[in-house]
Amino acid sequence: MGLRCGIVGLPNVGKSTLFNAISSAKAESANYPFCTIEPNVGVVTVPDDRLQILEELVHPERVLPTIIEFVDIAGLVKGASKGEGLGNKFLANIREVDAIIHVIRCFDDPNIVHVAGGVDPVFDKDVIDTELQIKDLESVDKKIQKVERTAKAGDAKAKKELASLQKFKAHLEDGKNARSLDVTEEDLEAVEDLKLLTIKPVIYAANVDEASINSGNQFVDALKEHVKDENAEVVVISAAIESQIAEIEDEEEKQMFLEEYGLKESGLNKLIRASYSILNLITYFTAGVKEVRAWTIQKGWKAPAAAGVIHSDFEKGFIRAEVIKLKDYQEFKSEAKIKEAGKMAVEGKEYVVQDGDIMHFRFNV
Ligand SMILES: Nc1ncnc2c1ncn2[C@@H]1O[C@H](COP(=O)(O)OP(=O)(O)OP(=O)(O)O)[C@@H](O)[C@H]1O
Ligand SMILES: [Mg+2]
Repeated sequence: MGLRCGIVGLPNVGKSTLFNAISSAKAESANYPFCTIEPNVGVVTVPDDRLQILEELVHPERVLPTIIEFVDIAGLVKGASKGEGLGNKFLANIREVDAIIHVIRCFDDPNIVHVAGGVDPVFDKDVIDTELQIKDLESVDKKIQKVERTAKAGDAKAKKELASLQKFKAHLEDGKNARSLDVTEEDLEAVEDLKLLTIKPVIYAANVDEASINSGNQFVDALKEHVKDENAEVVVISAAIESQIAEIEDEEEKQMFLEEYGLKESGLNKLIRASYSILNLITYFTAGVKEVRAWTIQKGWKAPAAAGVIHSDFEKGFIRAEVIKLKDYQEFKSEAKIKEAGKMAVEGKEYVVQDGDIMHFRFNV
């Protein structure tokens, strides 16, 4: 159910350093009921100040934040699409993620070997992109071959599908990522089953040295300029700083450490926020004495779909939702008082859940 982000990038750019920092941050989430996690998957809880506000108001037995999984996908080198390195296995790993975090080396250190000779973020990015595009092109070509037969036999639906597939093919052959193609609903449907790699939303994580974390550097500038038409997020982080942050357990100490660097929040938090934003995600809450809990949904989801994140029965048997706004909870302090003040809305199947809503679902199975 949780959101999954895959960390990709050329060798030696700082993926594992970042991943290890992320993984040790998971200590905070010790009371979360996790399923079994593979060694290259790190789980972190999504920080949300609103959970604390609710905790103080409701005094629940436990508080459960939402989680994000980060997957360390090593081994992407030039030629990966041809099975070079550990190519295919890792490409398969990328297929299963919701978003890609593309780590790009933006630090200069003569002691750390760069696979292609010098630090060149634009070149690096294009190497990875090309490998992913080649793989996507293979998937699209395979499907074209299948659909062509049916289309030639005169099937109207297949003809449309073929046109959509060819649009993607031309775009990929042009050296572009599928995500930048201007598409219709039909186009998207035609490639849905292919799980294209370059259609997934991407965050570029510009990995800088400690000294450049605030000022940036020429590498970050070059990268930003290069991707400016992609509508993608560039997050400046320093894996080196992140691994130090991860070692600090005390919250106050952590805050002091960040302040020393002039930072408002950790790079991990920046990545989490960026992931929510590119995936169009929002959070709603359930608040009871047993449990206060955050749930992740997509912006625009109606109440029954949002309820389905908790349990499929909630969606199937959905009757109505009682909705409280956080600011009303803060003002009136208890559910009874909120009701008295007429601030609890009763909403039906068409209600579009808003970020921060406190929901109570009525259902019938
Ligand atoms: N922001 C940074 N500033 C300075 N050095 C860094 C930074 N990030 C990572 N490094 C250093 O770069 C080296 C390579 O990092 P790391 O092992 O994390 O790369 P990787 O991308 O996981 O490589 P591989 O693909 O080979 O697994 C390490 O020595 C690490 O300490
Ligand atoms: Mg590594």
